[in-house]
Amino acid sequence: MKTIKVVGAVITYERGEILCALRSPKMSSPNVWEFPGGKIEKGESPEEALIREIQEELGCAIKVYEQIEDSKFAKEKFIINLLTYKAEIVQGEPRAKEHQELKWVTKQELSRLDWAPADLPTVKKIVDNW
Ligand SMILES: Nc1nc2c([nH]c(=O)n2[C@H]2C[C@H](O)[C@@H](COP(=O)(O)OP(=O)(O)OP(=O)(O)O)O2)c(=O)[nH]1
Ligand SMILES: [Mg+2]
Repeated sequence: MKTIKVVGAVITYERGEILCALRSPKMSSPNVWEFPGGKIEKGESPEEALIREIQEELGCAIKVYEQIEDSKFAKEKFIINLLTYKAEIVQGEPRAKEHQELKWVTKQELSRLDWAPADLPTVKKIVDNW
């Protein structure tokens, strides 16, 4: 089965809150929460892909820090390989250009959202270790 490499940004605000994004009904895998980001394109590093995707989807510039998780989840037709990274906004304010909703949540509230399955290892790591 084909593996799709996807990057997701765990954007924090003054260490307290984490930016979560709800996939819209028009997107694939609709109506679940995710870390904003998308597919790595040919020739891009994960960091480059993440900076590009966040600019496209949220209209702001980020700085990418360390990797948090590297998880795989098998869908019907392909495997999602999700790489998540810590990130911070360095310019602009996030606006939902493609998502249905954006929300800042505390670590405690994270596990109450209905996450895309590939994101659960990242969520667990944040809840257990931060
Ligand atoms: N961005 C993102 N995608 C995720 C996460 N978890 C997860 O299973 N996915 C899946 C949903 C999609 O099948 C795939 C990435 O899709 P995407 O729609 O964000 O890709 P993209 O931004 O490049 O958009 P497009 O070119 O496909 O329209 O990975 C996550 O936390 N963030
Ligand atoms: Mg995306």
